[in-house]
Amino acid sequence: MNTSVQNRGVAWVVFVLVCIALYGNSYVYDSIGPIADLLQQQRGFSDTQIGMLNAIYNLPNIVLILIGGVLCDRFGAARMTLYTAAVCLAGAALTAFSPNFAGMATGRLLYGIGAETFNIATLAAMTDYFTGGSIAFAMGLSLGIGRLGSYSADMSPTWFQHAYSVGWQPPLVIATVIAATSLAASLAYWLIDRRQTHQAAGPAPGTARGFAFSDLLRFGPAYWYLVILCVLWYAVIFAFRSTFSIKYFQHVHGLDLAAAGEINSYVFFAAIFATPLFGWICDRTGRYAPMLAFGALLLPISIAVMSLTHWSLWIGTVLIGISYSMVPAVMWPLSAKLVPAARFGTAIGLMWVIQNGGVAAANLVAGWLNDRVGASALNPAGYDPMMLFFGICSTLGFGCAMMLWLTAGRRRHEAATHASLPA
Ligand SMILES: NCCCC[C@H](N)C(=O)NCC(=O)O
Repeated sequence: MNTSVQNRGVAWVVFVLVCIALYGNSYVYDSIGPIADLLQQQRGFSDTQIGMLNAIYNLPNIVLILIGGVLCDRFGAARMTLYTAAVCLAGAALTAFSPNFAGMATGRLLYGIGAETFNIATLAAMTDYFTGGSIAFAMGLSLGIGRLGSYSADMSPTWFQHAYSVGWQPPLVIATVIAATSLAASLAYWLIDRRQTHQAAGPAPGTARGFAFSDLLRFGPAYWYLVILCVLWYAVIFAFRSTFSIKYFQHVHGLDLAAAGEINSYVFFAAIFATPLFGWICDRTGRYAPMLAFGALLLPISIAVMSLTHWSLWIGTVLIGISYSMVPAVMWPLSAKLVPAARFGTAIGLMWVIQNGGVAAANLVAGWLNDRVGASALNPAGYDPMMLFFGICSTLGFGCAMMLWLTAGRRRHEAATHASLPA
């Protein structure tokens, strides 16, 4: 859909629908963490299997997300949002109603195939309907609404206490109903977009510049620092916060399921408001690299605080919450500034290919480390290797953010003769 021809009201209706769809998608993504302990108790799943249920989301996307980006260009954001939301619903239902691990894993695989391309399609929807001054705000706000979905999933043991007292399955059925809502919102968005496209006669999907492998080799060093930071930082955030943190809080810090889910949820809750706020500040000040380095630094600090001290869990939670809000708020607008606009889709696709590989590996390595040492409520020290692993990854990620910052002066100098680049 071409933005220049529609009224702001339609843009905001589309924004609300896309946000509802994003909310549901994030809820389903984070629906495994709160039932991890129940899966172990009631179905005898190992930590490796639980890690696999999230890792398998990422595995197909190590390849497919590049194709997904190309398909979004080819068929348009609205159609791809609708198609992928339908795939996600099928995956969520299969996960909830499967009698065994293989079926559940297949459901998560299907969900993963749909969800990452869905995320690119929703980003593309924002760029379709919001140009110029409001794009960063719209993107930050939509990321924030996605975090609301994650927050709701973490709060679900409190909100849907009865479902959790029955067992592992009812929470996943609730996730399936929410995925159906996401599909309904995607359908409404597609219908509106189709009408707008007919009225505006904007550029037809499929006219976008084609994908060329040589594009991948032309990104500068700053882009690659950002890619490595993206991989390491998201690997820790997703493997820890979305897979193992609730169980870790239960077993190491002695919280019950509801309290562990609640404290985890505040990270997402803070991000709902803080992500658009940090994006706004970043836009105003233009201090991308220092903000990114600061946000990246808070992650290893929070891991160290949680694993090496007896300080309140709130301290680690607040630190990780700031990191979780600040890094994405800066990373996506910064990536748009580091690569030419015509190759932005390719750049994000490539970043997410590598990110998905890193997140899958981190989930598997963390689960394997826990199983190998027999981490449990009776052996809380068994979680130490996992936390050391997360500490190392997040520290290396911070190193990349520092490299980005340290080379910012050179980029500024080069930018003086070419286009404007951020500090
Ligand atoms: N909904 C959770 C998975 C999203 C993964 C996606 N590749 C991504 O990085 N999105 C940006 C973000 O900050 O969530």
